[in-house]
Amino acid sequence: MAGPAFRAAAVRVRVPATSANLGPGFDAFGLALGLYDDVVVRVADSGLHVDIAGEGADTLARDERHLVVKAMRTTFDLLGGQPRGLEVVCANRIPHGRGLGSSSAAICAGIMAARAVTIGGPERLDDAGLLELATEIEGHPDNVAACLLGGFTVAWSENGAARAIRLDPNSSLAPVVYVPSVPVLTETARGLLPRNVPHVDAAANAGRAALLVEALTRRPELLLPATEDRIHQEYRAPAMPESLALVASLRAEGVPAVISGAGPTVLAFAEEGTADKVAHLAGESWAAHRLELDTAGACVLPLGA
Ligand SMILES: Nc1ncnc2c1ncn2[C@@H]1O[C@H](COP(=O)(O)OP(=O)(O)O)[C@@H](O)[C@H]1O
Ligand SMILES: N[C@@H](CCOP(=O)(O)O)C(=O)O
Repeated sequence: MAGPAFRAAAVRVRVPATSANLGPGFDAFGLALGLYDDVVVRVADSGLHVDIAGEGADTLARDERHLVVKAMRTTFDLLGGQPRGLEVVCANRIPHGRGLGSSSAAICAGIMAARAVTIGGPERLDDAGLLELATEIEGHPDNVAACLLGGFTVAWSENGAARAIRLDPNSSLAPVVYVPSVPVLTETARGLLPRNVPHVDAAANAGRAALLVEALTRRPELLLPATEDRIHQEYRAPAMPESLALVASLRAEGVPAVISGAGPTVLAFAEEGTADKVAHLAGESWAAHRLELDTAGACVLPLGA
């Protein structure tokens, strides 16, 4: 059987950074942030050419090991066949290995680009299938859900398939991230988690996670109690003691702060008027940034954009 046909025109995909867990919502909650990677893909006559600017330009492989390329290859197989050649141009702004969802962004970008350059791609791989595929590649659904849908997302697994809903985060939220200079790979931070957690801790997290839905959407004044976690952050302390110390000191000041994703970045929730002050609460070893909320999620853009 003949494989699929491909568009000659290039496509541009823009994918947001994401902060997962948000305290008690381990592997379930995600928040899309206004910091983006752009990937431009063009089907070529032969070969693979990868161009990288920004994050990872000095370290990432420019061949089949590149995560965007790997996600594209998996997607092309699913859609019926590979193109003869590929040109991939990446403008990376999301820091790697910091807990801001760079790997999920790369995976979502690859899948969306492969779908967009394949004629009939969106009919063969719908958005639900896209979330499932991205989750399968990433291994957990929280970042990819927020990356694809934007806003605040709740993800879960149903009969083995990833599902997610998107909620509107309260517009008064002003996320501040404190990014350390040294990365911790998600795989390393997941390796520190125990197989089982005490029932009392699971129960505490269930209550806080339910409260966090209300706090993030309607009542930000509840964010301090709502962001308490007992099932992943402390277990990860050996890999990121300074991050746990910063979370504790911000919380002691009344600022809702959590480990972003698997860390080591710390995420705090400020308000419009307090964001600058909150950003200065950490020492100079942290790169503190006030970020916007992303409400649109990953999108295919006109090439000029
Ligand atoms: N834009 C990208 N292009 C290619 N590979 C990427 C990209 N972003 C992330 N990666 C890969 O994912 C790794 C980081 O993933 P991970 O440990 O899950 O951290 P993060 O919290 O940033 O997602 C990088 O070391 C790199 O191998
Ligand atoms: N739920 C995951 C989230 C990982 O997010 P990342 O941005 O660090 O990749 C986990 O806590 O392991």
